[in-house]
Amino acid sequence: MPQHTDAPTALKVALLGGGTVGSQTARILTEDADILRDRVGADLELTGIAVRDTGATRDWQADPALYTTDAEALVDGADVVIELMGGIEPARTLILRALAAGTSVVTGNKALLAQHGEELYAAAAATGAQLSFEAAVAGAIPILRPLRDSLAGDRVTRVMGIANGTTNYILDKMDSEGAGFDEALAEAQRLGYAEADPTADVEGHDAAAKAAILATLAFGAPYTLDQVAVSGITAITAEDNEAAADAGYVIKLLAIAERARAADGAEGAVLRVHPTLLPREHPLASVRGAFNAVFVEAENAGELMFYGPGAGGAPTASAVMGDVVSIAQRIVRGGPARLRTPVAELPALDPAEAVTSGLVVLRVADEPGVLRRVAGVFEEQGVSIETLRQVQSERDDAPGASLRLITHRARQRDLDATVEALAALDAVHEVASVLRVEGN
Ligand SMILES: NC(=O)C1=CN([C@@H]2O[C@H](COP(=O)(O)OP(=O)(O)OC[C@H]3O[C@@H](n4cnc5c(N)ncnc54)[C@H](O)[C@@H]3O)[C@@H](O)[C@H]2O)C=CC1
Ligand SMILES: N[C@@H](CC=O)C(=O)O
Ligand code: NA
Repeated sequence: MPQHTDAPTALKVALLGGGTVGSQTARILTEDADILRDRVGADLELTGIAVRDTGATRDWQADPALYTTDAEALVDGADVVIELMGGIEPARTLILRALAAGTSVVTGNKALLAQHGEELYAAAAATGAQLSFEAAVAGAIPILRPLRDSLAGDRVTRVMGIANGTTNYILDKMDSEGAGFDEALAEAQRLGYAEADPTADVEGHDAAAKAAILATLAFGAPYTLDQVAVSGITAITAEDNEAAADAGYVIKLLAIAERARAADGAEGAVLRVHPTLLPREHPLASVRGAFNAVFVEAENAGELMFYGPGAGGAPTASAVMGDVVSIAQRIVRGGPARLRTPVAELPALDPAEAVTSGLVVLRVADEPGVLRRVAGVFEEQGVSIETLRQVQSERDDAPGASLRLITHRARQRDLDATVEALAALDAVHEVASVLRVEGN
């Protein structure tokens, strides 16, 4: 594409946030300035880094004169704004301020996009500014652009991914090294994978925000965090891991967005995040540490898998810089912003419409007739059992047995009703776990 005759020779880049990802973004802008100039056709000039504390120690230290607490002034003077502060405010107001002025924005803030995406997309569309957020989902992995652009001629039916590095790191450490939950989480925080408040990671909310963003790009309607059914990994026990391994599965926290049909025939999208049993040979089962992988099913393409580092400063900064270069090239070389407008509205369905298999672990009395009564409940609810294993308790304080049942695929509401009816049986002392199974 030819360069404008009045093309700028330098673009002012404002960086909001100088933490794990912001520091690495500042490093790339500084150390790779020559390469970036070649690719863009103009200098990318880092004009400042907005932070809370200008004197804090950082992973990578920029020129001390660049740090400021005046984020608004930085935004007002910029050609491109990079938001890596996290949280809802002041990130939302600052991004809206930039977009209203026609300034394009790059952000990695999935929490904000999943709650206020519609407002932000509209603000960008109103002035023709671009809002890019490849870093917000699955770190360095290019997944949003493929969904939005490469698959624009296909019909995506399902997106299923390991989309949170922290929880995958924790589950992997617990499964392969027998590490404790707290120890594994502390290590994930030290390595820069976790959110400022890691509750968002371990309770599944970060993955849920990503599920909403993935669905928005895959299905063309703006989904929000509150439409995602969420459960995190804090309740996973050593016995769950043992039961899963025993049956040939591993437990992974999956974010799933799929086209589905409700019992009444209505078509929509079901969005959910939960710990999931995956057969050991499933491609997602071998994703280790803080790596992420997103499995996409499309009508014509078939099955695609995108794999790579899902969290951490440098990998995420790579995705940020990809968006920055692309925006900067467009400013320098001209050409319209390519915006994909939603095509067909696919309403969010009640997540109870999801169809999955389940692992149910029951603590039961070790007496005749228990199996028959348990099986009777499954039959009454129309949920069929695929495998059943009985394990004797070795604990004197909790005598009896555990029943580990894996069901055939059934509607979530029927699985829920089954579990409720099982809990009401006298012979069932406790419903110890209920986990979903995918890919079997
Ligand atoms: N760490 C990771 O692996 C990934 C993070 N992200 C997202 O990137 C964003 C940044 O994450 P991290 O770099 O890990 O966070 P961080 O907590 O390490 O850094 C946040 C930075 O923003 C600044 N900041 C926060 N609130 C501010 C305010 N009110 N005024 C001025 N400065 C403020 C802080 O001083 C700090 O420099 C978040 O939205 C996060 O969800 C996305 C993908 C991966
Ligand atoms: N906390 C997130 C960071 C990347 O999005 C994660 O662990 O995946
Ligand atoms: Na990405």
